[in-house]
This record gives sequence, structure tokens and C-alpha cells, in this order.
Amino acid sequence: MARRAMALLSRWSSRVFSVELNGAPFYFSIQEQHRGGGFWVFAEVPDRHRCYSLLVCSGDRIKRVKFHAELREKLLRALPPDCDVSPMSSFLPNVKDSVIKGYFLTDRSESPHSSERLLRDLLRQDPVLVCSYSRGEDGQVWTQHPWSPADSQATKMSKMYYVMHAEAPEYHPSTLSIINSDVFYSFEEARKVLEKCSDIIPEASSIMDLLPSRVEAGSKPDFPVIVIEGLDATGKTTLTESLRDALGAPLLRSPPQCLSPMRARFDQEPSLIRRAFYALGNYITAEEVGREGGKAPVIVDRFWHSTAAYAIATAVSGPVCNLPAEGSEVYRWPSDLLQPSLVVLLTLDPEERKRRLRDRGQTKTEEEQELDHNRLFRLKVEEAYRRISGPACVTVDASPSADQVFRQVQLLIRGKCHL
Ligand SMILES: Nc1ncnc2c1ncn2[C@@H]1O[C@H](COP(=O)(O)OP(=O)(O)OP(=O)(O)O)[C@@H](O)[C@H]1O
Ligand SMILES: Nc1ccn([C@H]2C[C@H](O)[C@@H](COP(=O)(O)O)O2)c(=O)n1
Repeated sequence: MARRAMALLSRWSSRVFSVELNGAPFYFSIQEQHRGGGFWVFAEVPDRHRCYSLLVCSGDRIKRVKFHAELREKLLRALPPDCDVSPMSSFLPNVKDSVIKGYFLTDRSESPHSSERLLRDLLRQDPVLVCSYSRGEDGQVWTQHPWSPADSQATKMSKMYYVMHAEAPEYHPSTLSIINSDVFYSFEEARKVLEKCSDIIPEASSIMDLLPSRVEAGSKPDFPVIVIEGLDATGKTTLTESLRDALGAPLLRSPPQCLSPMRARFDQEPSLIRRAFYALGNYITAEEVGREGGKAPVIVDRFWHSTAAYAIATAVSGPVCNLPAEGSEVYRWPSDLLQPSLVVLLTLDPEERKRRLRDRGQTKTEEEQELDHNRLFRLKVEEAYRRISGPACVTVDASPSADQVFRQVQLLIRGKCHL
């Protein structure tokens, strides 16, 4: 751990730090020399309060994401109640995969002893970089003090940096790490993640046995493959079942049936592992499509558009404008994944969608509940759906009756797939 921490510290002063306070990111950089200007985020911190940051620095990415998820629970459990924990990250501007994640602490308790004891213990046992922040005598200038990772006594290092306000980067920092962490663009990249965690997640080994032995890039079935996408309760099941009956087409799903017993387990895992699970689900479904598509047209309920759109919308916090711009490489179709002939995106007014959800009254995944509560998240998922290319989706308004929606999609299929 100390080696990885030292490597990070070697470019420390080139890093930008982002702290999410009340859902909004505040950026700061650090300098070895003070060149004027204070830092206004910290200006809000009253005199007696102390600030700390913890950044997870394991060199092993499975351990890193697992520990990052555990760390929040650990902090909330062990810190004094008057200590706030906010998400934070640090990155090298425009450098892919340079993002490290962690938490920012604001401690309002009378004495620093209890929080600093916890931080020292973490530093000794866990892959974290700890910094404390102090206010200068003038009350304006703040300094950052990285704690020595090599020293088991965990005293502060003699090096200190001046904290400076930084402008928001042109692209949201999470876009630096979406590729092959949140969204996978090849079978092999997703497979590697599950393989690496099979010692800690027994279900991952079972999935390895279900994976296709080889993935054929560019292979196309003889018959058309029609994918139906959309947020939950937009009418995918209703429509896909009607299409199955009308076209005499097999109806497949992603994730496929064989992954259903493992799905709840992976839904609890950090993004890297969870998204690898869904990515691999698409390849298993693609293999089934390949088999069925030699005999008849195939209908698929959710596919890669869903995997990528939900992952991108979750990775990028804040408003829709934080999403990677249209045309960005994050929206490109994986080159080794079967390309459907037509992807239909069902869209629905949020109130009508809520009404249908209520009427249906089924339990929902956490991500689906999030869709209900969080308008921004819903808008980001829909926008990400629209930006995915190769194939792009064709949007269909799903608010008319089920029969009208069915006929509308049937027309599209006739036009595009000549069925
Ligand atoms: N066009 C429609 N008009 C009115 N109600 C509809 C329409 N299509 C579907 N419904 C109803 O809305 C509810 C949600 O539909 P459905 O289960 O097909 O959505 P879904 O997209 O498959 O959801 P999920 O992704 O959560 O499985 C169901 O109760 C269904 O009967
Ligand atoms: N191909 C897929 C299918 C689903 N997901 C994820 C995205 C949501 O979290 C959830 C929605 O699925 P549903 O409950 O409607 O079956 O599953 C995905 O990432 N990729």
C-alpha cells in the first residue's frame, strides 16, 4: 500500500480535489508556495471545526472499490456524531484512470482525539491516504497536510500545501474513469473483473461457467434482432410479449434467465463489479440471440443500451449537462457485441410512469427507486440512452394505449426490418 500511496504523492500537487457538499461539487487544487487567494469552500468552516480527507489508494482495483464502499459505513459507525462525511475524489486533469475516491470529513466535536485516533488506525491498517487541513493565523489561508503513509505512528508529514480554489474541469471528473470501470466495451474487460473477484464472491465463479467460450465480433444472425429499451414501467414487458406473439419470435432478456439467481447479490456490489455482471449478461444473451436468430426474428427486453445508460447516469453526479458530450467515446457500442437490427426506446411522461408503477405495485431495485426520487437521475438515464450510437435507438412515445404503441412499433419493424 505504501508504494502505491508514495506513487500518488509523487504527483500530488498536480491533482485537483473535488468535495461534494450538499450534492454540489467544489473543486480545489494545492500549491507548494502560497501565491495569494484563499479557498472559499473552507471559508464556510467555523473556527473550531477541523477538516480531513481520506482517499482510497489500493493498487488492486477490486480491493479498492470494495474498501471504498466499506469505508463510508466504517466512518459513519465510528466517528463522533458531530462529524460530517461527504464524498470526495481527486484526479489529474485530463488523465484517464487517475481518479481516486474517498471522503471529506468536517469534525465539529470538542476534541480532535476520537476522529484522529480513528484516522490513524485506518492509515495503519487500510489502503488510505489521510490529509488534515488547517486554517492559517489570518483565518483565510488553508493548508493541506498529508499524513505519512509509511510511518505506522502516522504523524503528519512535514510537507504541506496551500489550498486554492480551482475551476470546475471542462469534463466531469468521473468521465475520466467510466471506460472499463462503469461501462465495459469488450467481453474480455468485463470477464477479467468477475474472474478477479471470484475468490471473494462465490457467485462470480458460477457465472464464469455460463459465459460464452468465445465471442465472435461482427457476427450477425440471419433474422432481425429487435431490442426494446426504456425506464422501468414504460411498457417493455407488455410490448415485447405482444411482439413475440405477433411475430412468432422468441423473447429473450438481458440479464438472461440463467443469471436471475445471482442478480440480487451483484446489485449490492460496488459499481465496477455490478456493471461487469450486467455487461456479461449481454454477452450471454447475445449468444442466445445468435442461436435463435438463425431460425426466426428475435425480440430482446433490455440490452446494452440499458447497461451503459444506467451506468453512465450513476457515475456522473449532478445535472444532465455533466454527462459526456454527444459523440463521446463512452457512448460507442462494444465492437465485439452483437448489433441489433433495431433498438426502440419507449419514453413516458414521469407522472404516467409513476402511475403505472403504482398500479403494478411490485418491488423495485434500489436503482429503480432512485429513478422515482431523483428527477436528475431519470433525465440522465434517458439522455444517455439517446446518445448511445451504433445502433442508436428510435424513440417511441409509450403514453398511448398498449395496442397503439404495439402498432407504432410494428410499423417501425416493417420499415426497418422488412417483417
Ligand atoms: N401503453 C400502456 N398504457 C397503459 N398501461 C400500460 C401500457 N403499457 C404497459 N402498461 C401497464 O404499465 C405497467 C408497466 O408495464 P410493463 O410491466 O410492461 O413495463 P416494463 O417497462 O416492462 O417495466 P420493468 O422494466 O419494470 O419490467 C403494467 O401494469 C402494464 O400493464
Ligand atoms: N441489460 C441490462 C438490464 C438491466 N440493467 C440494470 C439497470 C437497472 O439498474 C436495472 C433495471 O432492470 P429491470 O429491473 O427493469 O429488469 O438493471 C442493466 O444494467 N443492463
